[in-house]
Amino acid sequence: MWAGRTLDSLVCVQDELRIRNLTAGDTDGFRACLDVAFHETTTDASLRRWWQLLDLDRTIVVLDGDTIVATSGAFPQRLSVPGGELASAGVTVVTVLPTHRRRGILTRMMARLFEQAAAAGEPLAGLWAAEGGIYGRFGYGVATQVATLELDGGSPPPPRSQGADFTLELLPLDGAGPLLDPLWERVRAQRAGVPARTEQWWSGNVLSDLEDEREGAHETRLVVARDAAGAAQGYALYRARDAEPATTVEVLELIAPDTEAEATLWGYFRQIDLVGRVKATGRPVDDPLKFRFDDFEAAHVADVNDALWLRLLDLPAAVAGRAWAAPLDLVLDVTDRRLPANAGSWRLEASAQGDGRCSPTDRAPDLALDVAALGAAYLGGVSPVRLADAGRIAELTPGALARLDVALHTPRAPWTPEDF
Ligand SMILES: CC(=O)SCCNC(=O)CCNC(=O)[C@H](O)C(C)(C)COP(=O)(O)OP(=O)(O)OC[C@H]1O[C@@H](n2cnc3c(N)ncnc32)[C@H](O)[C@@H]1OP(=O)(O)O
Repeated sequence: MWAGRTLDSLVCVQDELRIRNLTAGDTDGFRACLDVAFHETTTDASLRRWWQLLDLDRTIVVLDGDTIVATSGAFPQRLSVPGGELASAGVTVVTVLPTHRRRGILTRMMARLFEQAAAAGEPLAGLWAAEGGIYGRFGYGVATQVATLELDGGSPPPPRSQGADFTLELLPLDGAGPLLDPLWERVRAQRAGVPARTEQWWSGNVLSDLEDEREGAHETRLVVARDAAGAAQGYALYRARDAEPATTVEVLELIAPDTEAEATLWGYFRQIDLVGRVKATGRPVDDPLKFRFDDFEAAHVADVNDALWLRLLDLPAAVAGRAWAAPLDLVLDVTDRRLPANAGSWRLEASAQGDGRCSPTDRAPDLALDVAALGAAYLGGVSPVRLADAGRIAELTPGALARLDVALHTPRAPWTPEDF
């Protein structure tokens, strides 16, 4: 049972636990905590990479005596939302040592994280969960999913790439961030759920290609599609992996806001010699690739996985921060056990121009739901009708669900192409 509840100390009747920000001297304890909790062996290079990415002011450790027994952190992110972007706490490196599990340490760290996010003016928090059972209780809902697509190599390119006037160029990873970032930004404008990347994120993470993080594959290659004027219109990062009877190519990232450039890049992967299979992970769930082929089985969805778990920390700011697809006037009865400021009856209004706002009301509710269901639906990737069918939303006024569904809709599915 917790006896002390200040920000800088956590006191339990059996142990004395302290919580504080990560410091430069914590490398060994931090690494040990990650290695034990995730059953891994972090190499020096990998630790250095993580360390450079982490914001020390947003990373906390919990100590039992001098031993770090828990860690958690947040990257200050700009997350694309329908019609724009919002500040979001990108929650990461959450660990509690097995010796200290189920004593409420994660619960306390999450409360601290919410406080820090509020202080930073972040209306959203997002994360990739290690296990599906952890984060629903903290108000997170699965807002995006990603697909793994597979296609045979050594075959003709997709028909739609014929006639496209693009050239392909293999470039070194080093220093490529400034060339690739504008393409990433254009995709962020097309799809919600994509965090912006800093120069540090490009060079120190996406393009770092540490050998001990390739899991036995060969080095990462970068191929860029340029239009007739020489402007980059798409790129792909990929690795070859030895396999029998022929090499597998793993497409780590294929980003092409221009559809013809995208077709050209897929054509590249279909036509590389000595390749048996092309496997693209982290694709949008509505990837157009399948529809490029007359043979609908030429590309198939091998897997679909949960990606971004989203938490609305500040309901009015989240409602005002996205564009709405249709006019709306509904009352939501929201449950939020962790952040009471979000709880209660809210009038949700959206104009024909797409502006949204939400204000407390005493009008009778049309829909009742937990904040986790709102997080799942917020980016437009999970229909409120589906959530209601799963018992996550109660429709109190007939037709309210369908109206909310239309107003949340986005033309393309939201997408979170990378794990953080
Ligand atoms: C964004 C990321 O970094 S995801 C990575 C998450 N980390 C890991 O999976 C590493 C291995 N696991 C761990 O480090 C820990 O077990 C954690 C972080 C998952 C949980 O930490 P704990 O301090 O044990 O959690 P805490 O005691 O606060 O539990 C809070 C509640 O969540 C529940 N809970 C905690 N972990 C899980 C889980 N994996 N599955 C289901 N329920 C869980 C607890 O039972 C408890 O429920 P209650 O409130 O009804 O009693």
